[in-house]
Amino acid sequence: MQVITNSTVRAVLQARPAISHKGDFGRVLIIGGSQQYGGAAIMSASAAVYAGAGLVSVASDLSVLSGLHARLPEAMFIDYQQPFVQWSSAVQAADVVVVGPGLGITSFAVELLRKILQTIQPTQTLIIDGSALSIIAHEKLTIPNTQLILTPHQMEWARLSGVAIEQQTVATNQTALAAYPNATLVLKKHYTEVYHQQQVQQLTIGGPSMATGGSGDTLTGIIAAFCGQFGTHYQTICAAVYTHSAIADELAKTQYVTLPSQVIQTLPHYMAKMIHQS
Ligand SMILES: NC(=O)C1=CN([C@@H]2O[C@H](COP(=O)(O)OP(=O)(O)OC[C@H]3O[C@@H](n4cnc5c(N)ncnc54)[C@H](O)[C@@H]3O)[C@@H](O)[C@H]2O)[C@@H](O)CC1
Ligand SMILES: Nc1ncnc2c1ncn2[C@@H]1O[C@H](COP(=O)(O)OP(=O)(O)O)[C@@H](O)[C@H]1O
Ligand SMILES: [Mg+2]
Repeated sequence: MQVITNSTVRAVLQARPAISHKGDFGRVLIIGGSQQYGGAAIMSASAAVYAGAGLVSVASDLSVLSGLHARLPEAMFIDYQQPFVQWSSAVQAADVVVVGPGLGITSFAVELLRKILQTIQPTQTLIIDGSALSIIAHEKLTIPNTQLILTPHQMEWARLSGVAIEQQTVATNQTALAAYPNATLVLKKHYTEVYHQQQVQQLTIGGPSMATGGSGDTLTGIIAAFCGQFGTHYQTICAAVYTHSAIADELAKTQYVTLPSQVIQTLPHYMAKMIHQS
């Protein structure tokens, strides 16, 4: 299996053109968070901002607003409890939509996800994570034709694919992924694998310092920002996956656990270093 290296990151990252503006670097909408899991939306949005997305909005429960703005004033906010018609234009305006981190699996979340899946257009990038994966598996929702990225951990992939964790091999994963033609699968685990049709690449970095709530929520924001800036391609997604773990490994040289917030803070420095070294 091909190993993802930092040469993929160097090939994907680009220095910013001088003549540019925020609209050039991706409009990202994170739909997630809830009273129980507000931090997930904040971490995902923070990762997107710190990884360079031009404009980041969060659609979440109103209880998330003050914490979000205290931590991340760069992000805009939408109260997702409003009637959907009042903010569906924000879904349509996004280049990249992330749905699921911290969304929960309530009946409200199920109905919201149905509406998002009905609204998303083929040209848009849709990253489905966390609770949204579990809802899709449970409710057997159909995912529309879009630039689709699935980011399950092994248990979420077991729910979605029906393949038990101990049965998850390259062959069984590829067979199950055929149910989502054109999708890219980021199967998160120790040594995450990234699948797209017949391609599969694997991380050989990252480690147990990352085994803390919010690591995956953070990854969705990095993938969203990279796709918003560098285009939704297989290599872009591999570069985002590598960046997340490379930063954690660097921090793990002196830290027992690498907090998602610290990984997020380090993103702009790591990205500058990768650009200047290439
Ligand atoms: N601060 C926050 O707001 C947080 C919110 N979170 C959200 O909480 C919701 C539920 O997600 P969870 O993943 O906690 O719950 P799930 O019930 O979906 O899965 C977690 C369980 O899966 C099992 N598992 C097996 N293999 C695994 C693997 N390779 N990686 C991770 N787990 C594996 C573990 O037993 C674990 O307890 C999601 O929407 C998520 O985004 C979590 O990210 C935790 C932090
Ligand atoms: N032991 C480990 N080795 C390598 N990577 C890990 C390890 N534990 C967790 N990770 C990484 O951390 C992230 C966890 O994602 P996820 O389980 O969705 O977290 P959460 O939902 O809490 O944000 C994934 O990118 C996963 O690969
Ligand atoms: Mg997760």
